[in-house]
Amino acid sequence: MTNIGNQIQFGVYQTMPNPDPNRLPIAFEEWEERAREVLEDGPYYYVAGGAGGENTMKANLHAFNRWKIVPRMLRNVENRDTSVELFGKNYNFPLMHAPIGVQSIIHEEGDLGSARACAELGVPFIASSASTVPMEKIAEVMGDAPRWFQLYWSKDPDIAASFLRRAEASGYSAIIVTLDTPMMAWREHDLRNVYLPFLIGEGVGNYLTDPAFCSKLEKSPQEDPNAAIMYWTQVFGNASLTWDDLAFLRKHTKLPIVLKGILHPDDAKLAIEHGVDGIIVSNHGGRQVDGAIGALDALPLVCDAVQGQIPVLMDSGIRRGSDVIKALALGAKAVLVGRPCMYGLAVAGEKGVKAVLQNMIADMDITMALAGERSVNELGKSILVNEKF
Ligand SMILES: Cc1cc2nc3c(=O)[nH]c(=O)nc-3n(C[C@H](O)[C@H](O)[C@H](O)COP(=O)(O)O)c2cc1C
Ligand SMILES: O=C(O)C(=O)c1ccccc1
Repeated sequence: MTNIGNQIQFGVYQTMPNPDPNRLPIAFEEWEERAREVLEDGPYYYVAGGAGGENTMKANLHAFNRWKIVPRMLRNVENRDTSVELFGKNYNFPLMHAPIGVQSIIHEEGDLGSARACAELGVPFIASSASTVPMEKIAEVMGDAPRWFQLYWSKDPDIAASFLRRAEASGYSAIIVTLDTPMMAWREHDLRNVYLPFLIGEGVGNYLTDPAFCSKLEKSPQEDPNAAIMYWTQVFGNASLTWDDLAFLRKHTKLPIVLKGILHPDDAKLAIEHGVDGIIVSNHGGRQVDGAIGALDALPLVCDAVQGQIPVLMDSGIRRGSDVIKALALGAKAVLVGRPCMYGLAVAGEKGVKAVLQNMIADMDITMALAGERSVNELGKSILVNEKF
């Protein structure tokens, strides 16, 4: 067991009295501010914005604020354990890189920069269906490092099956099926900025290289890129799916299937009935249903329904170490980090993503210790109280 938090913290102080004048930000707020400076309006608001009036985006952060940690003392926290087991594999930290599409709009290193940063840290990278470079290229730069694939379940079953086949063949070890985005939400910033990255060829790398997708086109994507993108807009999502359709996924992959975007306890029960391997409590960072429940508010209700039968992960609002601790204490086995990684990518590419994740891990480890806890697997509600407003 290594106490990673203290190592990273001392690593910073050891640069005294001559700290690097170009050192990267530490606080989430400063990363976001710096990202705002380097990005144009279109890409910045695509990342930072949410659906409608952004009430759910606010609810996500508010929910974290309402829960308060009540630290315990004199509990020997000298040696700590941050590792978790998920779907039969061990991971060093209860943290994953959330699936994020169109990373090429944020930095030229795009998906590959993020994937490399994750590989260096052993943080699983969840490659989005909407990556700009194909999943095989991402796999190539990651070597043996852990990676999962996020499926946008296409209207065309041949494309969905082909994506599953390709993910399995290129070493992804779980399939994250995102259920909350069969279509893009009403996003007011993007409408005002008239900004939709796919229409300029970003985020369609998996599709344009896919044999099933290309077989449906009259001309190849090289010959007629516009027709290929127009076809993408028709087949990207599938609003007609029902619970019974999950059998299709089970038939086409041996990998663990994890449903992302669960908020209702009854849906968590349906997920278990349909034999999935895990769920992710998420409202997509407030980017889909404006007015939806804050993800952290949904988490304990979902965990009550699941009763430990399958692992529950969560995302939407994780900004610093104490957020990770709160989510784990409320029943999440691990969390996904979304926008913070994107601000790191915007500011400093691979180095930025690595710094954001490393700092969050350090902050999490130190906060756990100071709360009187030794293992991420032993966190529970006994160290939390909820402020009622
Ligand atoms: C720019 C952007 C693109 C995203 N693209 C995807 C995607 O392709 N697939 C997916 O499942 N979720 C996607 N998400 C949602 C994230 O996986 C995650 O649920 C969300 O970022 C969590 O909220 P937070 O970033 O506020 O913590 C995206 C989020 C952002 C900000
Ligand atoms: O923008 C998003 O939130 C998202 O999930 C998405 C959907 C399709 C392509 C790229 C990103």
